[in-house]
Order: sequence, then C-alpha cells, then structure tokens
Amino acid sequence: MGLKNKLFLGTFVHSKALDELEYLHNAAVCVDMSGTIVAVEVECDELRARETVLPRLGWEVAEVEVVEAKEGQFFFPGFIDTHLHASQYPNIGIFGKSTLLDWLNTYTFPLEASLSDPVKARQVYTRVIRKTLSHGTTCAAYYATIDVPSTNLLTDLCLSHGQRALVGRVCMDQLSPDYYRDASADASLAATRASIAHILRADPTMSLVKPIITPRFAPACSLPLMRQLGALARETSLPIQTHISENKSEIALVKDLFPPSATGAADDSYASVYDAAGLLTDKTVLAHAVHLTEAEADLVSARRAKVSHCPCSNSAITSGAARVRWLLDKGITCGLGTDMSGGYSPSVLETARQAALVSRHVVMGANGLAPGEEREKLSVEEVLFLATRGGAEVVGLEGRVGGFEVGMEWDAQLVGLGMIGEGGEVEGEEDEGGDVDVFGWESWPDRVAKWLYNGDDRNTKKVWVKGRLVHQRK
Ligand SMILES: O=c1[nH]c(=O)c2nc[nH]c2[nH]1
Ligand SMILES: [Zn+2]
Repeated sequence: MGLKNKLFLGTFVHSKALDELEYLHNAAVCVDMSGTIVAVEVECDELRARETVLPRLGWEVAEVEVVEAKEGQFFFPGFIDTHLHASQYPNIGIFGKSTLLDWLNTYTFPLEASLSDPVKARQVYTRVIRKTLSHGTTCAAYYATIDVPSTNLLTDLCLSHGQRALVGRVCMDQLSPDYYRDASADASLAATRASIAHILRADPTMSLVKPIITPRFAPACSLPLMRQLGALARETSLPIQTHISENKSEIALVKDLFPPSATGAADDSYASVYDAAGLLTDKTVLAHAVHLTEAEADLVSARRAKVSHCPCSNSAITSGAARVRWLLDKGITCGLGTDMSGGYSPSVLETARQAALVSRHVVMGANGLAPGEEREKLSVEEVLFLATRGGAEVVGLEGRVGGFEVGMEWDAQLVGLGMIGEGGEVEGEEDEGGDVDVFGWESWPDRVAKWLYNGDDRNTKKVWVKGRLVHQRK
C-alpha cells in the first residue's frame, strides 16, 4: 500500500479514564509502516524527534512522512460507531412521527430489501463508508441486509476504502414481510456462514474487517434460529450484535412470543430470551437497552455483554432515554451508536453531543422515571470516552484502538477549529472551523467542549485507519 513510517507532531488529546482527557502538547507520535504506534514522546519538537527519536527507531529521517498539527488543531482517536445500519443510510432523517415497529415496516424493510440490487448496494455502501470516514469514524459495527452478495460487497468496500469494520449479515426468519425474510432458520444460518467465509477470505487475519453474528432482534428471529446463532458464536468465538429493549411495544411483543415455557428461561424478560439462546456473551453488542429492568441489567453485566447507546435514534423514533450512568454503575461497558437510520446523523460527534443532552433529560425525569440525580449527567470527557475507548471495548478492540499509546494502532483524526484573528476573521483560508470559533483565550478543555457541542465534519481535516490516510477534507 506504499505506507511509510510517519511522524505526527503537535497536540494529542485522548481519554485517560472515563472522566479524564489527557492533553499531550508539543508531542511526537511515531507510527510504523504497519500502522502501529511505536513511540510517544512529550516535549518533542521536530528537531528533537529527528535527532533522537527517529535514529533510536532506526528510521531513515529522509524517508519519514511528517504530519504536523497546526495552531488550533489536534489529533484525536478515531470514533467508533458501535451500531449502525449501512443499508439504511439513504433514509437518514426520514422517520416522520413513527415509532420502532411501524418505522420498520414503513421505511426500513422496503429499503433494505431493495439493496439486493448490486448497483444500488454499491452506491449506498460506498457513500456510507465515505460519509462516516469524513466524520472521523474509523471503525463501524455494521448491519448490512439479509442478502449475501451485497453484504460481501460491503466487506470489500470497507477493505478498499480502509475503514475498520464489523460486518453482519442480518438474520431474520419471522414476523417480517414475505419479500424480506430468510426462508428458514437453516437458510439463515447457511447464509450467515457464507458471509463469514467471505470475510475470512477477504481479510484472513481480520486485521481490518471482522464478521459479526447478527440476529436482527428477538421478534424477527425464531427460537431455533437464535439457538443456532448462539451455537455458531460458541463455535467460532465471533462477536454478536442485536437490539434489546428499545421500545415498549417491542418488549411486550417479546414477552408474547417467547414465554419461559418455550425458552426454558427463568422469566420472560428480553435479556433472558437472548441468554437462554446463548446470545448473551462477553462479545455481544446490545443496541439501545433503554428499558432494561434492574434484573436484566444485572444479567447483562454478569454475562459481560456490552451496550451501544444510541441517543439520536432513541429520541428520533421516540423510544426513550437510556440511563447510561446506571448501566456504567452496573459495570456494563458502553459505547455510542449512530444507529442510522433510526438515528438521523452519520456523526458520532453528534451522537456524543446527544448522549450528553439525553443524560440531562434523565436528570430531569424521563422514561416515566423520577428525576435522576445530578451525577447521571454525562460530561464532555465522558461522552468522548464512550465515542473512543468505550466503543473500542464494546467491539473487542480495547488496547488496539481508541487511544494514543505505544503498541496501539494509529486510528486517528486531525481536528481543526476555527482560530479567530483580531479582525474577527478565521485565520488561514483553508482552516475553516465550521461553527467552532476559538478566540485563543480558551483552555484546551474549553476548546474540546466547543468542538463537542458545535463541531461537525468541517472540523475533521484528516482521518487515518491503521496508519493509512483514508480521508482528507478538501
Ligand atoms: O433501531 C433499530 N433499527 C432497526 O433496524 C431495527 N430492527 C429491529 N430493531 C431495530 N431497531
Ligand atoms: Zn439498530
């Protein structure tokens, strides 16, 4: 791929802990040809890096590519979108006043079914990858559709565009329209195996793309199918993604469809249905988890399953306000999901902003719950943790991406804010800051807060995955 050793210079910001961002100023990060961070040096300008760090690494100074963050710019880990439907991208913003079950039938199933057209699938999947990369999403956990060839195409496009991804063929063999349903549990399993085999052929070491077993959600899956997918997860050690407790009517439907007499579970809760089928593992990503009961959250925690918090979607299709602090207090690992197109935005930054705001609604009293305590509020630092390190743990990439440490891979974005000069103009033609104006007197935490609340893709200047430049703002 013609990759070179790289030297990144400037300010680096990443999460140290849930509520703590670390600011490394005047720092140098060296990334080798494989995309791995091999040195992180503070108090290190270009001269010092050339004279001491590069020789120590045995690198030819002339062959190193240097990328410098200018005044007002900083490097930040790439975002991890832990839940989105690549196939629904054309529908973002289109949901009217629907709620989950009518939204699926009205907007979603017809669109997903139409992507069995390979020309349309290529158009949509190319666009969603480009768009999410342009918003700094370096890793995405994608739902595709039930169609194997177009799901394979999504894998191929992630690889050619260089986006890290988990790709899931959607499994659904009941309670969905005739035109969009797997013919049987066995057919669903066989198709899933075919899409897994394709990924393993295309990326044998799963260095960029990994398969993820994807039962759509309990109502659309028969018990035999869920059990077979649970067995497949045990056989392959692959991750699982599904939805849980998003909407009250959905939960009532699950209780009707899966009584304990059928599942063998101790109760009729949504989490118990998945658990009884072997789908609640430490590699399971559960989207939403808005209305979990205390006992369900304890079960999710005991199984070490993860939660993808999708605040844009939960507000858009009126699902409710997930209690993230409560989930975190239970020891459940959480990340953020745009959940396009239940969610209206391709941006994890927007999702982080909405996570902060929804947590304030929890404090004010949402979901028919009594107003929560102040501490339910999520801070700027916390939502950015969820968008990076939290997301990495949700998708099983902790220690590999989500921060700037030796041994981690360089999945990163260069963020630029508008620096305002004395005349009130943005300094430097190409340094558009979008809605983020920085006057120069703000502290670094305040600059990052301004980015969180007003930033967008105009601030995402460059994006790398595994050391490869995969997006550059024109
Ligand atoms: O947000 C959601 N999007 C979906 O496509 C879906 N399918 C089942 N449940 C769902 N929830
Ligand atoms: Zn979803």
